[in-house]
Amino acid sequence: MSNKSIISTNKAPAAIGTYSQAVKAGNTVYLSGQIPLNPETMEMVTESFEAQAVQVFENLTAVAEAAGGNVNDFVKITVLLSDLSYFGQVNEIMAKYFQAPYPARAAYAVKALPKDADIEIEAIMVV
Ligand SMILES: C=C(N)C(=O)O
Repeated sequence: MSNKSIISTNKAPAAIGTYSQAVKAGNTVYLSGQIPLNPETMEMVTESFEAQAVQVFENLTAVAEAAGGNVNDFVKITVLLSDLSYFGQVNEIMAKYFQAPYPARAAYAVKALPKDADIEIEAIMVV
């Protein structure tokens, strides 16, 4: 029997494609990549990189809470950026959402992200 369940919340953006907001397998939760979509309007946040990153962390927070935990339960995050020059801002904003010890992390600059986002973050969480 599969020990897999789907996590879903209207406090985070609905999936914009063929994926779930998160999937729980055992006590591990795999959170899909979040881009800066406002969950209420499903519009992209575009004012600034900081505003985009905050929306991404807010979305991840909502999914983490729907899974029964919070962002401090993340064991690994992957940060995808349109430009690595945003790296310093990511560290600053992350420090507002996470308490040490921080999750493992990888960060990459990529050619393009869905809906022309400047940031997407996916996470693995243990609850
Ligand atoms: C936004 C996404 N996570 C996607 O398109 O896969």
